[in-house]
Amino acid sequence: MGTALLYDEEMTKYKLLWVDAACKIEVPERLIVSYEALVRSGLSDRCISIPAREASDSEILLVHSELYLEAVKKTPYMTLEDLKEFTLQFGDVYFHPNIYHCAKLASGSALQLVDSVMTGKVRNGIALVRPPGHHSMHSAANGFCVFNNVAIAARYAKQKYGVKRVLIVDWDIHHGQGVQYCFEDDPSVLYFSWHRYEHQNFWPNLRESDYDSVGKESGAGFNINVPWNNVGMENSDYLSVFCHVLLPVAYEFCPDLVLVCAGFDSAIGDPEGEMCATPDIFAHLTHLLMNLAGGKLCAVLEGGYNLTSLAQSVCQTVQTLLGDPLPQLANLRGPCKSAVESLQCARSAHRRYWSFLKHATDPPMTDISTKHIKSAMEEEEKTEMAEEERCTEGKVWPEPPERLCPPVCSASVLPDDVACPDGLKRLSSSKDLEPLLVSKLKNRFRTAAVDGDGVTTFSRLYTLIEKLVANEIRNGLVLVPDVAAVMMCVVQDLTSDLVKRVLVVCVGKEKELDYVTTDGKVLVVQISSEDSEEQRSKYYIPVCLKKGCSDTSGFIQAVLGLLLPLGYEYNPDLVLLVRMPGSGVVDSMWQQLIGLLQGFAKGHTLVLMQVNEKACMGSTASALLGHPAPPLQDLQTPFPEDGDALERLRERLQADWKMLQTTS
Ligand SMILES: CC(O)(O)NCCCCNCCCN
Ligand SMILES: [Zn+2]
Repeated sequence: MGTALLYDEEMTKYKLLWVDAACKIEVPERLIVSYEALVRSGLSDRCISIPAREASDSEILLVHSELYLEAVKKTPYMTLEDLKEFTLQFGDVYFHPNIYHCAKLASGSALQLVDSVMTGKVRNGIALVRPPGHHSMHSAANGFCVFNNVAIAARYAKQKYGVKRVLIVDWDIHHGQGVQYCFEDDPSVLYFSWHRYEHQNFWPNLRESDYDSVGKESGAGFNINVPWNNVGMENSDYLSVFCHVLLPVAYEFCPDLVLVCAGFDSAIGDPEGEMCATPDIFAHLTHLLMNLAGGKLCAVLEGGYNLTSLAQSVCQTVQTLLGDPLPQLANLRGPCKSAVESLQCARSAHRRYWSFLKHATDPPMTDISTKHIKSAMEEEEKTEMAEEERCTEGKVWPEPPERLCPPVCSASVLPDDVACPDGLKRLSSSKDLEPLLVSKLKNRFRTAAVDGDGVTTFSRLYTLIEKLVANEIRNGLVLVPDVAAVMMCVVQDLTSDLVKRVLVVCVGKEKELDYVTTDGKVLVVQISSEDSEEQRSKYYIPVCLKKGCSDTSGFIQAVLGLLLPLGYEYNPDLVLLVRMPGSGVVDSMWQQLIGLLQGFAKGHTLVLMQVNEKACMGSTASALLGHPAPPLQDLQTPFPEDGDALERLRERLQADWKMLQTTS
């Protein structure tokens, strides 16, 4: 299934008609440059174009009052003076004779997107709209917003499609207070927002935007705010919050639909956000949400005021929605102190509501009252920072790298008597290995893995790895008689001169991996049921689950809170996913893991499985081909021992691996 793109140039036909410093950044060109960038890059042609439509009164009334709707209805007929007068009652927003029409198109576009996804016409999609929506409230326009497009879409999805749980992720740099007010007492809609806050010194300066607003009454726990109290946040900060706050809760919530308040003012160069995350971060943020809700994801444009970073960020988002390989994110060096504080506060505020956050530790007690009164030093520091940051217009960043689709998505190396799963391309051609390499393999392993037939397997395997590295193939599936033995060969002999860094993810354990690098060429993360007394180097990380890999709750927690952050920091060129025989890993978990690992190494994942497990080749192939993984249904509360062990592991490793930091 494809990706929907909604855009109608009618929504460019309103603008600010008077002088207002607060509103001058919200210009029609925002939509024009975004759409043109999609056209120029050929991405729009790869999307399924869905027409915009006007939201009806009843749809708008799902969120807004009749009083407000009737008032807005009058604006097309107002004189300039009346429009100015009418605008005065609201904050940081402006009206125009055509904005009512455009606001109905913006909300209607979001509803068209929901229809396309919920009816299975498309897998996911994006609506490029203006005016934005997430600040508008029951009876008020605010922050350039007139109708709350995403809030209306959430209510519409529940009403029309009986959607039980909706996740709204708001990565715009402003707090979508309109969305928070709409759903704060509603446990069926989980609202997550990060936003520039600076201890309530940034617009909209609301006390209720802080991390302690967790929702009300039955909605307690279903509102997550992560305030950024400094500017200059980077890719590491954003990914840390996804891995340690949003994703554990999102997986536990298990939504039927994901809506994204896709504001791109959180990107570098934006005058509002003054952050430093690069446009390619949105490729990863989108990817990390795409295995939820069976891939049903609707992104709706909110903010974004630097026309260059906005266009690039939109393209990065759409390319991921289309399933293209992800760009590698370089030098992620962990969250800054302020970000760690924010994510720790958010985690501890929600510890009581989410079993996946149960082991979150409390932030060091600072007297909350003094939080708002900054020390002179901090003020001084901020001014310096602000000084340096103020030149956001002067900010430069590299154009995101090309994300080329290899000609072959998934290849397989299988014993001749095993049928190739649908969609995979069997690799049979292979050049003979260097005699030196063959003898190395032979004298290293006398097991069946390397008899006459084995050498064929190895030469095919070597060829496959060469093609992965050359980006001729995206990923691969290999079936061998002896997984453990072949893994050693791959790690020691077949990759050494082909790749710089290999991330080995071992699911299950058969025996001690007697191969541990110290030079960092290989990072092994082994998830199994047994603890290993093994001396642990920085590059061999055993994760012990009380009930082993069959315990999906423990498994997904280890993946989200440990494997993902490690993988981002390590930034491998190849991922070797090894399924040890008898691991007991659940199929949906296995597919989720393959899906999430696609975020690394431009999607170059090599799955190594034992021939006697060929029954799960079908689901493995499906995940490798980019089909969304099935949701992890009714996750049990993780075992306390596992939660504790994971927390201890993070604490012990965070000195070496900064992305594991969750406590200041
Ligand atoms: C959709 C949105 O979240 O991007 N709206 C942002 C509104 C910002 C209002 N304040 C502007 C002050 C100008 N420096
Ligand atoms: Zn914004």
